[in-house]
Amino acid sequence: MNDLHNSEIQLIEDTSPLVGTVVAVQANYYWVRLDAPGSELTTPSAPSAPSALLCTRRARLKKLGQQVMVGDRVVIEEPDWAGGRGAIGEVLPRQSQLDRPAIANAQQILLVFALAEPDLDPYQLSKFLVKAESTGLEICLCLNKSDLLSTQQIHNWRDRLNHWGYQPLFISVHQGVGVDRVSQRLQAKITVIAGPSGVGKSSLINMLIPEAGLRVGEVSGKLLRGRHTTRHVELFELPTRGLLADTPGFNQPDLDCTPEELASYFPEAKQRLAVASCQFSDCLHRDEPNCVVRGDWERYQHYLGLLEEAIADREQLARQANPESNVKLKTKRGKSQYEPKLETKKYRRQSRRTQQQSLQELYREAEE
Ligand SMILES: Nc1nc2c(ncn2[C@@H]2O[C@H](COP(=O)(O)OP(=O)(O)OP(=O)(O)O)[C@@H](O)[C@H]2O)c(=O)[nH]1
Ligand SMILES: [Zn+2]
Repeated sequence: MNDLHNSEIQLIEDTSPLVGTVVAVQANYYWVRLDAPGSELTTPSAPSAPSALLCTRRARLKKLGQQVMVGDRVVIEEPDWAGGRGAIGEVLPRQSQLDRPAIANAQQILLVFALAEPDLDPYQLSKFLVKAESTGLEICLCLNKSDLLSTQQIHNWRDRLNHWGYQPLFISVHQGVGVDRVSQRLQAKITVIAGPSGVGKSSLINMLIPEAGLRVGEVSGKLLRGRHTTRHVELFELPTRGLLADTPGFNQPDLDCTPEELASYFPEAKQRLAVASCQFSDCLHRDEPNCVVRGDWERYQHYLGLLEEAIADREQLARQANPESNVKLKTKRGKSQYEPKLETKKYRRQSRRTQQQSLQELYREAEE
C-alpha cells in the first residue's frame, strides 16, 4: 500500500515537467520565467524558489539545430534552485513565429501611434497596419496623446478608422486615460509593441509596468531593461502575467509582402472580396476590368501606393537573385508577368533619380 503510494508520487513527478517561457536571450543564456513558481511538486524549497531560472541549452538541442527564441515555451531539466540555474531540454511546438524581431508565440501586436506630436500620418499608419496584418496576429491599435486633441477631433478619427475596419483605443499616457483598457488587452498574452518613434511607447510601457511589476528577478531585471541593441528582443513582464515585447526592429517596417497578397491586408478590400469576385483571379486591383476592389474607399489610394512599393521590392529581389536578367513586372489585363527591361545605358537616358540611387548604392558598398 505504502509502496503503491510512493510510486504514484513518483509518477506525478515524472509526468509534470518543469515548463516556462523564455523572456530574454543573451549569447548562450536564456532567462526562463517559470509557469508555476513555488509549486510543491517541483520546488522543494518553495518559499524562496526563484520565479525565473538562468538556463543553458542542452547539447542535444544544439545538435538538432533547435533554435531557442524569446517567447518559446520550454521544458527545464535539472533545476538548481539554490543557484537559480537550469538547462533547456525541450522546446514545445510554437503557436506563431515572427522572424524580425525573432519572437515565438506572440498572439497580438499593440500598434501605438500618436494623434499629434508627431501628427498622425495616415499613409504611415496604413503601412504599419499592413505590416501588422501580414503577421496574421491580432492587432490592438492604440492612439496616444489624446490630451492634445479636442473631443470633436478624436470623434472624427474614431469615425475615420472605423471605416478602415479598426476600433482604436484612444489613450493619453500623460493623463493616465485608457491605460487600464490597454492593460486588460495584454492580460496573459504575449504582445509585440510597435509604432514609430516619439509616439509614447516607452512612456506607455513604464505605465504598464510599475517598478515592482518586473518580477523576473534583480539580475534579469537589469538584463531586460539595460540593453538596447537592435538585435536584442526584450520581454517585459506585466502585472497581469502578460509579456510585452519591445522591438526596436519594428519601428521602420519594410513592407515585405507580395503584390498579390497586399489586398488581403486591407479590411476594406477583404470585405469587398468576401461578397464579390474580380474577373481575374490574380487581379491586382489597379486598372483591370471588372475589379470589385477598386473604388472610392478612403484607403484605396494607400493600397495603390503600397502596391507600387511591393512591386518595386519584388523587382529588386528578382534583380538580386539574377543580376543578368533585367526584368520588370508588368501587369496586363490582370496577368502579372516579367518583361525584359530596356538596357539602361544603351536605350534610355538615366533619370536623375536612378543616377542618385546608384550613387547611394556605391557609397553603401564602399562603407560595407
Ligand atoms: N502630450 C502627450 N505627450 C506624451 C504622451 N505620452 C508620451 N508623451 C511624450 O511624447 C514623447 C515621446 O515619448 P516616448 O515614450 O519616448 O516615445 P517612444 O514611442 O518610446 O519613442 P522612441 O523611443 O523614439 O521609439 C515624450 O516627450 C513624452 O513625454 C501623452 O499621452 N500626451
Ligand atoms: Zn480586382
